[in-house]
Amino acid sequence: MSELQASVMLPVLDFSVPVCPSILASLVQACQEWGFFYVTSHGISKDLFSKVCSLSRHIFSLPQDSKLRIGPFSRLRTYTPPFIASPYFESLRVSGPDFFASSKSSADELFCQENSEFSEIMQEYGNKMSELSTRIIDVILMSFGDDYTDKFYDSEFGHCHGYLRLVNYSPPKNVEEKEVEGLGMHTDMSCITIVYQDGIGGLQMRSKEGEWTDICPCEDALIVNIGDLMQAWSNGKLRSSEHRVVLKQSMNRLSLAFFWCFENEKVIVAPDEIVGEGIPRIYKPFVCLDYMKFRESNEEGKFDIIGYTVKDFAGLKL
Ligand SMILES: O=C(O)CCC(=O)C(=O)O
Ligand SMILES: [Fe+2]
Repeated sequence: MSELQASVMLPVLDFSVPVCPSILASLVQACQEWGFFYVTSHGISKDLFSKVCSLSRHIFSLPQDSKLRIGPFSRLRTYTPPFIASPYFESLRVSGPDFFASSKSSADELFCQENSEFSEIMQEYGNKMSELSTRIIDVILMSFGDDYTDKFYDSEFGHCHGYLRLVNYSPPKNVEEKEVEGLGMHTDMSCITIVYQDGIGGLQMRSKEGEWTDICPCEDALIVNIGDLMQAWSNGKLRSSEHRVVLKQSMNRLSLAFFWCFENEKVIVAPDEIVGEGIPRIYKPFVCLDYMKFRESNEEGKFDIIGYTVKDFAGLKL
């Protein structure tokens, strides 16, 4: 595993080289210490990122009235306007597995004319991200043991699904403060999240010891966060990354976050082999959807802002 230039040296899963034991060992270490790593040679072209970004910028530049047609009080509820997650954050959700249908239903409300380009590009991006997620889960399972992919992939991760969140941050212009919080500290309610950020930067990760570090934008590298569902499924062996977005410049910032999740009805329980002999279980079994509802119904947990996490929901008092 090589290392990318960042404020601290962080590991990289490079798909152009065969996965070997030393790569797996540093991956585990990164997931325990930080809950995230970079992935390179992922097979997604720069051209596709730039098309997704330019279509997203176009959508976010539409008048607020148009965007609110798919806002929190609409039938679709795919658009989250500013002042919900933060004053500077707005997002659009595209759900899989049919990314085309999901983006088309939002586009039909947003645009007066037929606009199939957006749906076609979202379909391509969503499918590529789903495929990449399965490859990453495969490597994560390998890091637990040689035959763990065969043992657990189909039965545990075979029904995962993904959704995409396009995010636009518009920091205030000409203010005294040097930086503002674009998105508060939170953990993701996913197994893994794959994040693309544009060149502005601002994503920060918190180490186990509570230290914040800047995750600088790095061309060709995507960021993979471990989410709460994977933390519970691994009995805490993998740490759900605590992260936030800090806006340091008065320039708009765009990010694309792809969440890979268990099916709603799945009962999440760490397999015995993952827990290990003599190690206590730290979570009770829970239904995936019940956790999502718990987070959504708590003011502090709303919109992924940390407050209540999987530990509060299913943690066992040892
Ligand atoms: O904007 C980013 O870089 C990260 C977004 C994020 O963490 C999220 O949407 O959960
Ligand atoms: Fe996040």
